[in-house]
Amino acid sequence: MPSPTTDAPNAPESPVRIRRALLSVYDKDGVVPLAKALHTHGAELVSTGGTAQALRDADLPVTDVTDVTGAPEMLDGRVKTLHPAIHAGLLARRDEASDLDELKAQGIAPIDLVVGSLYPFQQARHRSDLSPKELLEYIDIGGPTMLRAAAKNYHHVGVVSNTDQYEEVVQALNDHDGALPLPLRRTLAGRAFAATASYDTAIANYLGSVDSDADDALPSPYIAVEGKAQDLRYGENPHQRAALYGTPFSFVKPLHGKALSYNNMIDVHAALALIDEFRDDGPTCAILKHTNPTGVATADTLLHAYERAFATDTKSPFGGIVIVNQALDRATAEAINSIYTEVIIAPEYEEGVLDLLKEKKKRRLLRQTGSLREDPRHQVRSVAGGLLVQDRNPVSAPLNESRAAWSVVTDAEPTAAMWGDMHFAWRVVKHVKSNAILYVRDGRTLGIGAGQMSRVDASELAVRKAAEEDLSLDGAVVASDAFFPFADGLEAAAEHGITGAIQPGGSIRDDEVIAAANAHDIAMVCTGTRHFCH
Ligand SMILES: NC(=O)c1ncn([C@@H]2O[C@H](COP(=O)(O)O)[C@@H](O)[C@H]2O)c1NC=O
Repeated sequence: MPSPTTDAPNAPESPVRIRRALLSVYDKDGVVPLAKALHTHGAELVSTGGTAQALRDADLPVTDVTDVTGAPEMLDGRVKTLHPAIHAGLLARRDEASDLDELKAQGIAPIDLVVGSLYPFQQARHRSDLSPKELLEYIDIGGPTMLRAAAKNYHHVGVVSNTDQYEEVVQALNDHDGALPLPLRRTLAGRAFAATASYDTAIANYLGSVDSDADDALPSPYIAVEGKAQDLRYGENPHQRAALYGTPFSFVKPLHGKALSYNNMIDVHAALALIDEFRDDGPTCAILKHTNPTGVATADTLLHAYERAFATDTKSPFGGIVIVNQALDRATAEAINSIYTEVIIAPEYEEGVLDLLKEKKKRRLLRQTGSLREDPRHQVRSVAGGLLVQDRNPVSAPLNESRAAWSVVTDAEPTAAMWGDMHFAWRVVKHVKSNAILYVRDGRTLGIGAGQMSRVDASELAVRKAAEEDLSLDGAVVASDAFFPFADGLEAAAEHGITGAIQPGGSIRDDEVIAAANAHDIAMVCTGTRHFCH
């Protein structure tokens, strides 16, 4: 390996004329027009079996790769382009006399452009009709090798790694009299390496997942190459650049309004995660602002659920996000429409509802098309110098299963209604930024204390917000995302008439907290699971 230099010496800055192009594509869509453009500009076309056939069918003259290599395609296509006649032709530096001499001595002609599309391993991976052995045959070896060779030698060679680049390349050939300019070659080279990196990641993740067990489920190293879904206008603030990667639109389909912003995407994710908890419940509505719920309720109708969720906090929902767990009907839509709601998400919209909601031009209307329950990806966040990767906090179990895992730690037992409220509160509090305290009665939130640095402050905030809305906490249950470190938090809640509490437990002062609950005849359940949300 030569010592590193910042750039190749005597790199040709001028466009590279394409005299000879190697086309070897799995996806034959659009390859004929590209090949025609190359042919028109005088390039010789070299191709592997299926691609050569497609070009011949379009009456284009083609040289078979086997005529270039002097060897047959072998091992059921495992070896086709893997040959010095191809790779020396791609990798020779046209400004190094010794490279050109070697080519001449071996009778090898340079190749100026590679057009490739790889065997579709990513799609094949999800096919249940393929055995692991059959799936191996979808791992393309020759294709990535070709793309990487051409990309490395971008000073002299062009590389096209996806059908969506054809138009741009044809345009450049037309504009430069059959040549490709250096900036485009460099861009295409970067895309080719991105394509092979993403391809290899899919293979590595597949092979890594075959034998992974619960103790070793996170791969080392963690590789997640996601394609760009779209550029965003800006990030968290207008001076920050941002883009969206991955497949977010397999979970929500935009139906109306401006493109989702960076902050919208974060809020949408929080809303999807919350409503997932209520997928199997009756009509449920959650209103969120800056990822925190301002109110959540389940009721006999969606309208009542919305009204009860809104009543928790009638100040904050303006410009917020509303998500529902069933088809959005007209009455509920009219109620939502009576204030400015920026984002609305529903699995379906009843007839006429979309027209009504579309009257507000800037509003974003989304259809929920997938559940986060089905997303196998880990949760990833960036930190200084790296990434934090964790399992998602799973969706809560139904009440009967949850009850079996939870313990009643007080003399008082929860009533059936309290069990329902505790289960409801526990599913909401895990989606409230820590420290989180939540009051619930009859399947609706009454007061939410979110994102406080002290649990006592969170508690006081929840109480204050309920009081501001004239909502009594009498007979409510309180939920805390982490244990009560002291009895004071619970005692303060008891003063407002709560009859139940749900929390993880596990404080060294649990005895004091339980004693306080017993003193106030509060039924307390410890879940053994903490739900910090940072
Ligand atoms: N083995 C090789 O030398 C080789 N060279 C190119 N390929 C792939 O063969 C495909 C094209 O084959 P065909 O033109 O026969 O349809 C492309 O997806 C290309 O990436 C190869 N196949 C697999 O590795």
